[in-house]
Amino acid sequence: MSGAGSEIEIYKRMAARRAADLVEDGMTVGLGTGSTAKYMIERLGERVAEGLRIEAIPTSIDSAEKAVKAGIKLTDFSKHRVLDIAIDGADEVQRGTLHLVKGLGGALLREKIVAQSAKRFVVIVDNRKPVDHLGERAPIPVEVVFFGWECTAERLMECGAVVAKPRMDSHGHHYITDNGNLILDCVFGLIDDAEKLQQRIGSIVGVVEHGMFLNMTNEVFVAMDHGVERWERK
Ligand SMILES: O=C(CO)[C@H](O)[C@H](O)COP(=O)(O)O
Repeated sequence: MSGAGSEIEIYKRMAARRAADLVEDGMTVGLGTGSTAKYMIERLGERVAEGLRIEAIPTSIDSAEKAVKAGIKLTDFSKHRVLDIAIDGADEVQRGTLHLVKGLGGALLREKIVAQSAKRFVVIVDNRKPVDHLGERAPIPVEVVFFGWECTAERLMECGAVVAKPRMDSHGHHYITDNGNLILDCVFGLIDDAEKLQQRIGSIVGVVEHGMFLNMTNEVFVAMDHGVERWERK
């Protein structure tokens, strides 16, 4: 199967709808980015059409457009410093810790700002995303400023990356984030000490943010063949 009816798409939709149904009247909601978050935005749009009143902060221009199309009222951090809930997808979820890798969709910086501003950060994934070690199925995306990116890539290699290459778009140009920066997709192999790695990456001049989300997730909805499991951080 392929397209919207494929098994994976059904799983994404199942997880997304479960999380969207946590949202209550009057809440401010962080809207994630990606093909799973899309279903959450759709479901919230259905609920808004039924009378749910919410205000939302999107994590990307793409999600803002989807939210407006779905009839969801947008707001911003000038009006709300704290969100009641944020719901987002992920590229990896580490079993037990619920540490994440995010950013294959390019929105990691805004996603992290929104996640850290939320009282409750809920992650929605299909059964391909759980891992034992970060770095198992995805590179670590690192958002960097354009100036001197070649030097920043070398510093990332000194931190243990075996690959630190700029993401390209479908036209063969550098992929540019909504914030006007580049993404370096970094392969570190299986990551044993994510806390230490995050400290080292965070200290590199030129790095804006990285895609490891450590100690941020409150719960995860994982869709699989027997239904949707709800995991809480231990
Ligand atoms: O971090 C992200 C975007 O920056 C996405 O949440 C992540 O890439 C998962 O996307 P998808 O649900 O399409 O697999």
